[in-house]
Amino acid sequence: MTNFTSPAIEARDLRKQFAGGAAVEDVSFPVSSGRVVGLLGPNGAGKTTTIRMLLGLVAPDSGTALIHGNPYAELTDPLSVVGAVLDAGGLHPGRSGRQHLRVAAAQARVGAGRVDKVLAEVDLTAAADRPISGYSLGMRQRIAIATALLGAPRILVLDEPANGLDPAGMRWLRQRIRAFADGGGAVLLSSHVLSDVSQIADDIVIMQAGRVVADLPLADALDANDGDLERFYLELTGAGSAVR
Ligand SMILES: Nc1ncnc2c1ncn2[C@@H]1O[C@H](COP(=O)(O)OP(=O)(O)OP(=O)(O)O)[C@@H](O)[C@H]1O
Repeated sequence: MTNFTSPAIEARDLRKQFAGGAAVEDVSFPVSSGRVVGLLGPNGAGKTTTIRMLLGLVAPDSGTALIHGNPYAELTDPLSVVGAVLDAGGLHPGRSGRQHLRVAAAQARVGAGRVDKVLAEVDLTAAADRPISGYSLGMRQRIAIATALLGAPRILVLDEPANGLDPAGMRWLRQRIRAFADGGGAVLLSSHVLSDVSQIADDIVIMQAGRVVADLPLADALDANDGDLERFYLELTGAGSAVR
């Protein structure tokens, strides 16, 4: 049963160890409806592993990953609850954007009528019948986001959605994410680029070496650091030790 009194997303004491060591340790944070939470941290900090646990793609060694109070795997119609963009590289280049979305809609048992709606939502109607091989990176990101929106979810989970976007693409993404959250949606997005997140997020969760080292409203982080978020971030994550 979907429990709307629980946070839209909640990581509780998540831990995951790989052969190389602990990737995620004691990670807890909520994402509430109406909020955009930026999951920040240098390469290898554990952001993707955390996101994959929240989406039921990686089993935690301990802890719980909850969507409205339930593990993702127990959602009866997960694609109508959570839309995820993990990697915009997995698109079939020979298909058009519309064909890709039709296949995804059929797989997700979503009515084909949603395809035109999500194409319009990501401003890709005009390019919908061109092959994806001719799409720019920004257009591929839009198709990935459109795919995530097919089930009309109220939660979006976006892993590095800004990767490779130009300033216009970034502005578009910011506006879409803001509108989604202002409409009551919950958004978790990860990035290793502070400036990407600082222009979108309401709250920031900073990870370093598998652990959460800060979890606070963005405005509080700015107030406490004379507006110098970069200094705060680098102090917490260790300047110059970005890659593990
Ligand atoms: N399937 C896996 N097998 C072994 N080690 C893994 C696996 N997935 C992640 N790791 C390791 O876990 C750690 C955390 O990786 P993760 O991808 O979660 O970090 P990240 O913060 O998302 O980094 P990036 O910003 O580079 O994507 C890294 O040391 C990584 O090498």
